Amino acid sequence: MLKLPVYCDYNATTPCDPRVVEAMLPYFTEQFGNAASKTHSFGWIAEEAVDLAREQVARLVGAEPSEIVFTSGATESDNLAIKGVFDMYAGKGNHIITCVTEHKAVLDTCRHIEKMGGEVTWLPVNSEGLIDLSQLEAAIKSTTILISLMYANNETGVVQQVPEIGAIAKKHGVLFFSDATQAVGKIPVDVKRDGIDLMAFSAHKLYGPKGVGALYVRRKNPRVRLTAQLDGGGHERGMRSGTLNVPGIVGFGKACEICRNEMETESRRISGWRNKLEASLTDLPDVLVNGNTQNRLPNVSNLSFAEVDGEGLMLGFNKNIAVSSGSACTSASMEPSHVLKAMGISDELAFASLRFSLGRFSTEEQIDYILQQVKATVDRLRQLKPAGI
Ligand SMILES: Cc1ncc(COP(=O)(O)O)c(C=O)c1O
Ligand code: FES
Repeated sequence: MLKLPVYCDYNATTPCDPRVVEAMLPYFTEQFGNAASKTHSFGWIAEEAVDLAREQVARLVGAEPSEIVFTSGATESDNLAIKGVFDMYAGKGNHIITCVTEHKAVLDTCRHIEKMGGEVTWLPVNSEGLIDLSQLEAAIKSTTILISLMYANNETGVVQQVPEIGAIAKKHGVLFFSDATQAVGKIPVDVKRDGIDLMAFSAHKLYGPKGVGALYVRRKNPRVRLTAQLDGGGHERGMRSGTLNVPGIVGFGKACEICRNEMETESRRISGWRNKLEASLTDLPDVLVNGNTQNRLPNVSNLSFAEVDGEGLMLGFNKNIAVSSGSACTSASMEPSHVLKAMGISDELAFASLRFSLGRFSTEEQIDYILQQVKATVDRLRQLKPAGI
């Protein structure tokens, strides 16, 4: 029997993998030590667990363990990377390059930088959601200290040309920060291959717990320095003070290890179902895929249903299917998606768009159910709509 509602919003968050929960449990109770306590075994045991997790997290993204700074999630990592570079490199310049389709955690941090006297270039995207590399290179000037571009978009799944961006940044001696929250765990990410200097990601997008994330900070070629945004006991090499969330970090590490082992087969399975869902829904008249379909995460399909009221569509089946019209934190807003608008999609069509995002616990039975429900709702709504409107 199919259990309802069917979860189809894995880009908003993922359930914890039971293997992750199991790994975390002892660190809430028996092994409750503070990883910074150096004088007794409770502290040593916690520290050992954090060390292992740091290795597991680093390995998934091709980093060294000492290059991982644990944070409370990708929002904090985004803030630390951008504000930390802006403060540290003030003597070199005050110019940051980013893009209009970034996540709010980057957009709003860059707006804050503008208020603090920084200069921000907001790159546009084309109709497929990709930036223009020559436009990026042309935007670099002597005062540029940071390029901040996301790896994969949370709403459309579109993957930017990250290694090319890394090469441009290196050629001009500018640091490259990437918000890779949606990419890590879903596709192979390698900070060395990709030329990334700083990178944000989050446990709850890859079957780990909420409230824990990481910032990768390159230590060699070049050595990146950051001004801490949280001062205190000097944890995480002075970049992020605060007692470490040991159970959360242990879970994050375990989740990364599982992704590393299973990502390849998992993404093949999930993309097969995503393709089936997409092919079947785009068979309906006037259903369009948003974003480049070649460079895309394996689990996402963002679709516009022309001539259908988006809200009606969602209300039509949302009790039984958990999907969203875009990002989780803007899902309550009445504004059309800034990502779809930046791709030149009309307000009306942006309102009639849904993001389907599948994941580890999706099943073929669920896909069939989603297909049947969405098709029936679209048909019903289109019939309700008076002709010519
Ligand atoms: C691209 C991107 N960046 C940042 C975040 C924020 O992550 P967190 O919830 O860990 O703060 C998200 C989560 O939705 C995201 O998709
Ligand atoms: S925090 Fe993820 S969409 Fe907003």
